[in-house]
Amino acid sequence: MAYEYEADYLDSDDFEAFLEKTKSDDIGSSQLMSGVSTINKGHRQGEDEGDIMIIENRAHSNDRRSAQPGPSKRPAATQGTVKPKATQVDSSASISSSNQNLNYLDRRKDLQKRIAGIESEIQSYDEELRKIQDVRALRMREKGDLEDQLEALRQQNIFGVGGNPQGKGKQPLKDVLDYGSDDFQWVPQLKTKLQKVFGIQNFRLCQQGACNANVDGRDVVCIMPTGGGKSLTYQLPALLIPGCTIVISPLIALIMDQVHHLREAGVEASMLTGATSKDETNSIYAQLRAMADGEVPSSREIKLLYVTPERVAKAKRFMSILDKLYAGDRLARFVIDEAHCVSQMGHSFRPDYRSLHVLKQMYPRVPIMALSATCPPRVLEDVLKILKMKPIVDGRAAHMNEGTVYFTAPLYRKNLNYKVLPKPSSSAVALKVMVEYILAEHKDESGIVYCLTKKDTEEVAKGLSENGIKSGVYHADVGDADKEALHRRWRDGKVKVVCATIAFGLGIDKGDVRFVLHHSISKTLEAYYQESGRAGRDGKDADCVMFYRPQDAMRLSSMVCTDVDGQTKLYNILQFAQSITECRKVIFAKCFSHTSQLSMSSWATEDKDALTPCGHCDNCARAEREDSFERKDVTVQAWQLLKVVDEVRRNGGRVTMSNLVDLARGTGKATYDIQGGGRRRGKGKGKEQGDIDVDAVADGKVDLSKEQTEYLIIELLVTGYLAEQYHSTAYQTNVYLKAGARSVRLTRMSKERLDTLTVDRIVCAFVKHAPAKRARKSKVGNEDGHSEASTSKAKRTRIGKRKYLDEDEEAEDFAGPLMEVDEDDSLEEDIIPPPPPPPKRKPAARHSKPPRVGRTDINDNISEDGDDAGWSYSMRQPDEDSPPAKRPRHGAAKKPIYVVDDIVELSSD
Ligand SMILES: Nc1ncnc2c1ncn2[C@@H]1O[C@H](COP(=O)(O)OP(=O)(O)OP(=O)(O)O)[C@@H](O)[C@H]1O
Repeated sequence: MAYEYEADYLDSDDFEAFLEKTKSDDIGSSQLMSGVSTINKGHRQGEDEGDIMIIENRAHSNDRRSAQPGPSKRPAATQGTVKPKATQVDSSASISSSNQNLNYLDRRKDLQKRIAGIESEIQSYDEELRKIQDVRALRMREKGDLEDQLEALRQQNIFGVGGNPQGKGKQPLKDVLDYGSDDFQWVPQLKTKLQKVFGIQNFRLCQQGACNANVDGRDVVCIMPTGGGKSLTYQLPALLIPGCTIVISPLIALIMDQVHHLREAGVEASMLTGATSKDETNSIYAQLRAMADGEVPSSREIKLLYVTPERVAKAKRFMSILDKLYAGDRLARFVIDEAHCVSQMGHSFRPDYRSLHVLKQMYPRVPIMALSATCPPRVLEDVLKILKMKPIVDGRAAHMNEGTVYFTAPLYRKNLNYKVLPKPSSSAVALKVMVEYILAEHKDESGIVYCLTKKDTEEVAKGLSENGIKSGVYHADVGDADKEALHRRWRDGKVKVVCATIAFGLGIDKGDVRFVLHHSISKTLEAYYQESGRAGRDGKDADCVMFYRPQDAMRLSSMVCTDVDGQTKLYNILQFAQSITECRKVIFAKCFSHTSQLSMSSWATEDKDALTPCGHCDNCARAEREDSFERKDVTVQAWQLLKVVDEVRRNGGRVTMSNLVDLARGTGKATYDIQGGGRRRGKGKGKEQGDIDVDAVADGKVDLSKEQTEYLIIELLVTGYLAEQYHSTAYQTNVYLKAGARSVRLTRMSKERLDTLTVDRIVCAFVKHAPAKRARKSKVGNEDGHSEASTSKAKRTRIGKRKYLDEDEEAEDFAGPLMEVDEDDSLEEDIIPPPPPPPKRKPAARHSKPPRVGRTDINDNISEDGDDAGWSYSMRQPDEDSPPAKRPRHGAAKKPIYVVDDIVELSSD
């Protein structure tokens, strides 16, 4: 008997066994030692006995090999799960010391015996493999037959061809399916339910295709714009398919909203979230168990069950009910809303979404539908991979059985009118402008005002409420109950405007949102698209207005400076905000095709390609009037700004945007910070202020207004002439400006030589100075007291832009609101927006009470709605008895004293 010992691959158990064996076979360590001594002896004897010499040499080399450190020499088969049947000693084992006592013939016999044993073992494996292969081939044939039958069944039921389910029809079979067609037998049923349950007359975009593919049990991906109507694509088919559709959605607010709507429509819908009470949870589980056991008639089944991804990832109880439903054939479909969250490459990755890969693994028969508004190709690819879904096939020409059926709808929404308005630097005036805008354009209509900070939301909501626009606050610190209450009241029309941070909106479904205002620009153009897309979900016209001032860019820059691509994305939205000539749709299309690799065609419609202007955004309207803006060469002004930046750097200082504007324009007390160094360092160590002689440094002051200079600075920033540098303190990050990579192209020249410059000229588009004109007449409501949504259409053709300012505003700092003026509007109209109707009364005449604008104190006389308990104060509306608001002076109303034409757009070639 041979014993092998290779220290580097026997594990401790093997080693124990080995010792046991040596004991039982009575060859303990003494015998092993004697083996060694034999070797030694043999070595000596080898001089006369060749045979023994061979053994000695082999043993010796083996000993050396055994002693070598390194990877295990255990045969592969013993390392994996498959183990050889034979328990004999490993065939690759080396010669043991005890073996060395055997002579050549014995050893040969021993090896031959072992080889024969392994050969017979291999033969038995071959035999088993042959049997398995036979069974596999049989099952493959059966599968093929069943697939043929399935295809024939589809052909028969979908197209009325194919003859019989065995596929022996007389008519030719179709190869592909157009899910968007009416060919499917269930289409009449779908359309009936569409109208009866959802009150919707016609399908939109690719809804019918997605519904058909769902009923047909296919895996589906549907990319539709925000508000495009994605929910219907799974809610409607769920009513036709037996069993329960599980919807995985990221936000409790969204889930509540959906369940509420469905229940209102009489659909059996439930949710299992952290907000579901224990009793309700137990009752839902009991219902699901009964469904799984086949004890619930189809009409009383839970048709849609909403859960958060965390539940799929973490709740054992939930997973075990899924198992039961699956076993009982009651799992109809998984729907993954906001599916881009699955991918780390997506813009709002959620770690718990990753765990959704278990769905296909554990429930392979259950189809999956993935929904998203923005899912660029590489994100989509990642999502499919993670969810273990097959590659996509076009929903209009889909293979019968293979692939994930893909639908996409244009991202461009014709009913949204985009517009950027200048935002006054004073927050009180900015608020006033918004109040005026809402009262003039959207009085009594529902809207959202997106703000950058929680504080902003509260101030804006208070300001709006004080002016008769009933508003609520929604941000991360508002409690769940308050959020829900606000949402409910807003949906019911009791609250008109929600002032919110980005915490509000993911999937918020209110159809008649007529306007979305941005109090500050968003951090990215993608985010702006999403947020503004919450307007006009009912398909009627709605306005998306961004209030922009360049200073906000600096504020945002400090917030995104640590984000991946934060700065690049911010520059994209700045370009959007600064542009006054290019169609907003075209900017979206170009930007998205670049940043998200979304194909340009996503912005095309049946009648217009992506690069054809929409014809109804502010820039398209402006383009119709050649005299509404002018182009100006500002190469010299850009050179001056860059010279100032250079000089500040030479002095060891740093400039903020507003420093730079003041220094370059030579206004007031223009200074910059010198921090702990530089030629102008003072005696102490702390901060010192520096100034410059702008005539000496930049050959004079920049002859642009403050607003124009700020716009020009942003243009220089996004085009690389300027760059940002950040300085973080314990409390904040400050943003300073420095020379950018392109700066030297200009600054290396003298001012005189700039005239000879043929390349790199910098040209800005300025909104032309318009003669002062009074604000347009307020919109007159219809009999319901509501203005018609269709008025927005009329607005598309209005092109006059006017700006006004109260007398008491500091002229230089104010970029007045661009008020649209109907050409036939009376110039004599009072510019003061009409007052709000007194609350809890019949609407009063619009000019009876002027609004209070820009106040930031809480008015003690503001009453609280009975239902509002626990709400943010800004949910309050003005009390009838509250003191009348201060009416602006007559003169201010009559005489607009300041007009600014300070929007610039830069191009450099
Ligand atoms: N075919 C239709 N005709 C009219 N209205 C529709 C139609 N389909 C959906 N809607 C309405 O459009 C609104 C938006 O639908 P939905 O909530 O499904 O959008 P969404 O694509 O899920 O948007 P988001 O990405 O923001 O969640 C809803 O009020 C819905 O009732």
